[in-house]
Parts: sequence; structure tokens; C-alpha cells
Amino acid sequence: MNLMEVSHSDMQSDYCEADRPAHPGIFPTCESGKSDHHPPELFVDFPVSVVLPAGGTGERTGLQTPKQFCSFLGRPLISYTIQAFERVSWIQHIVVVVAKEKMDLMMDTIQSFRHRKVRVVPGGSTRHRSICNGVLALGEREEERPKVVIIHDAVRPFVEEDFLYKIAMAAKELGAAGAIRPLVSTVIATTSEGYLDHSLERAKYRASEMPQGFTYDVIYQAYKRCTESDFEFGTECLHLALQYCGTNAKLIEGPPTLWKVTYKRDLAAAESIIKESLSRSACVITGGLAQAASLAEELQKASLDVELAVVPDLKGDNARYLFKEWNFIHVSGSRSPLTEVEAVLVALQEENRALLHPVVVIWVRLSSTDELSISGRVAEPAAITDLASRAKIRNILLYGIQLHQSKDAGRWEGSVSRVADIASALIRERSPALVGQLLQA
Ligand SMILES: Nc1ccn([C@@H]2O[C@H](COP(=O)(O)OP(=O)(O)OP(=O)(O)O)[C@@H](O)[C@H]2O)c(=O)n1
Ligand SMILES: O=P(O)(O)OC[C@@H](O)[C@@H](O)[C@@H](O)CO
Repeated sequence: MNLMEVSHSDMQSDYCEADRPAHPGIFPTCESGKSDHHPPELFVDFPVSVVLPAGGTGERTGLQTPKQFCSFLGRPLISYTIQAFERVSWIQHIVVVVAKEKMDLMMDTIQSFRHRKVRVVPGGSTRHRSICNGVLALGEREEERPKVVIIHDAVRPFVEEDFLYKIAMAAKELGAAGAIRPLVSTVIATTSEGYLDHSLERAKYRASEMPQGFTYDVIYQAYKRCTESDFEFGTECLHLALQYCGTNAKLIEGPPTLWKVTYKRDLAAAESIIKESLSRSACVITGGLAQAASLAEELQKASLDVELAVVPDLKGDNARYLFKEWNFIHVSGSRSPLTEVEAVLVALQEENRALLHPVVVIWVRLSSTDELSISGRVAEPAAITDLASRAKIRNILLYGIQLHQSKDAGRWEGSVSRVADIASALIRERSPALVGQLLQA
């Protein structure tokens, strides 16, 4: 059967149980991807698209919510995986395969986080059936049929563009390629009575991971020829390519970050990695104040485990800090009201910077002895609380730190060290409970 003659419904009736996609699918015009290391021109002659199987129930987590829909910092895990692919400019289309009853939730997620180049199709009762539906969906429109298909479990969010490039290039050259990792435990075979039969020599084996890549024809033909038993019990696409197309996949060792979220503990690990990736850098805005500049200098020397950039404002070239994954520490003198901080919040909102993950903004209020008037203290906490609750709606987490400028060098040094520790913890933990609080350093 010539690939070009096969229609989606022909394949559907024979090999994959799901109905035709309930949603016609959305292929919005995709903006050029964000920064990546391989220009899209490299792939102009062989378009690359992606299938993200996300139709499972995540039983092994023991949770009601399938793990791909568990939220981290207000966003479902699958949105992080989609983001990892949509920012790669040489990837044309992303097909997400979800259980029928999750199609609407998936569409809402795509709308909420403005994901692009994404189409949603219904999954099947097994992973192979889901992947098959995704592959068929990619081939449905001849003009959009890719030359290379990357298949990647939706619950492996930490995938890097460089490794995707290696897999795509190997698949283009050899027909199939897959990620592998060294085995952590030794593999053993058991007798039917549950005793050891024999153990495998661990050094000779590897764990098969994702992403995997295939030329479209190879993975299409593999699914066209495989058996019901493959669909029901199989777990390895590379095996199908070898068994039914004689295509021997190139195996490429990937980084440890390719691991799959499977158990509940993996969700905690994933959240910690996501938080760590968002907490690496902060931009200190001094407003041109001499005291603020010296505080910034002290912060740079302090134990802050965050990369600091120090700028007087976010104007001109400094506006670039609004676009990256920077957090902000705005230092202002005792007389400057919250309006300066508000300007930073407005700039962040205008850039929609917090759409995909919360941005931390810390207002450090410098005060001197005669400034600590009762009225000053009472007025500002209320003001920052109001401002913070408005900012929170836009996923911006605003915290306050009151720093008393002591003339005593030792006391000042201690205060600066406390500001560094508090700021570092706020950026790392992003605690909702402390949003809008004016903490005393
Ligand atoms: N019928 C299925 C089963 C699994 N998957 C997807 O395949 C990937 C890897 O499978 P696995 O980790 O086993 O996910 P689950 O099957 O959901 O997990 P469990 O076995 O614990 O239920 C996941 O992204 C999962 O959503 C799928 O698309 N369709
Ligand atoms: O078997 P599960 O459905 O838990 O996970 C799928 C994995 O087996 C699969 O992603 C890799 O082994 C590569 O095939």
C-alpha cells in the first residue's frame, strides 16, 4: 500500500482504536521559535514534527490527576514539555495525544498558556495506540506530513534542543534513533516460582528512554504492520522499526535529565528542578541611588546563590531583563513610594512575562532611624499588600523587605547578609504565603 494512498480512516479501522480526532486540530501560525542553536534552514528540506503521547492515567503516582496534568507553579507538567518543543524553531508541528475525556482540558491549557504549533488528538488504551494516532494525525494532511517524527513521552519535560537535534539528524540519516541511559539496577530474569533464573550483564545493556526519532515512512509502516499484541503489550517503538521495517535504530546516550515522571516522588523532583531553573538570576534595580548601589554591591558579595545583574533602571538596553527568566530586586530609598516598584510591575505585565511562570519582584525599602515613623510603618505594609494582590493576578509575586540603614558597620553587615538570605529564599521558594508582606531584615 502506497503511503500516499492511505487515508486516516483506513489506518484507523485496522490499527488504532480511537475515532478520528474529535478536534479538527489547531495549527496556529507559529511565531519563530525562541533562541536555539540550530537554525531552521537546516531542516527546510526535511520538516520535523513531534508526537507527545499524553493519554495515560498515571496510575503509579497513586493520584487521581494524571501526572501530565499535575500542576507546578500554576502550570500543568505537559505545558512545560510543550514549551520545550515549541521554542525549537526547526520543529514544525506538535501533536499532543490525550485521552478523549481530557481533550477539553488540553485545549484549555493550550489557550491559557498560548502554546503554538500544537494539535490535540485522542489517545488510545495503550501507549502504542496513542502514539499511532499521533503519527497518523501528522500524516493526515499531505502538505504537512513531516520527513522526521520525534516521539517523546509528555511526562519527560526536561529535554534540550541540542539532544533533539542529534536524534532528528540520526533519524534522518538512518531511519530511526533513540535515547539511552546506563542502567541503574541490574536486570534479572525470574523463574515462574519467583526465584532468580539468571541475571544480565549490566554493562551490556542500556535503558531505552525518550526522545526517539523516525523517518515518517518507517514509523508509519511499523504501525501499519505491527500486531494487536504489539499494540496491547509493547513498550518500544524502536523494536517495531526493527521488527517490521528492518530499520536498526542509532542509539544515542542522553543526559540524565531525560528521566520520565512515573512515581509520586518524581513529581516532587520535577517541581524542585522547575523552581531551581526559574531561580537562577535576579536583576537589582538601584534607581540610581548611591545607597542602593552599595547595597547591590554587598549583595553580590554576600552568600546569595543567585546570579545578580545591577542596573539603575529597566530603560533602553536594560529592558532586555524583562524578556528573560530574571527575577527582580528593586531597592528604593525611604522617601520613594511604591510607585517605582509599580512601574516595574507594569513593564512586566506589558511584556506578559509571567504568562508561563511566576516572576518574583522583591522591594527592598531602605529606611534610616528617623524614618521609622509609626505612620510610615503602618501605611506601607497596607500599600504593598494591595499592590501585591493586584500583581498576583498576573502571576507576579511581590515581596517587601524593610532594611534599616544603620551607621554601625557590624549591624549594617548583618542586615545586608539577612537581606541576601531572605531574597534568595523568596526567589527560590516563591511562597504564596509571604506575597505582599514587608519583612524586616
Ligand atoms: N494509553 C496511553 C498510556 C500512556 N501514554 C503516555 O505515554 C507516556 C509514558 O507512559 P507512562 O509513564 O507509563 O504513563 P502512564 O501510562 O500514564 O503511567 P502508569 O503506567 O503509571 O499508568 C506518558 O506520557 C503517558 O501519558 C499514552 O499516551 N497513552
Ligand atoms: O513503559 P512505560 O509506559 O511506563 O513508559 C514508556 C517507556 O517504556 C518508554 O518511554 C521508553 O522505555 C522508551 O521506549
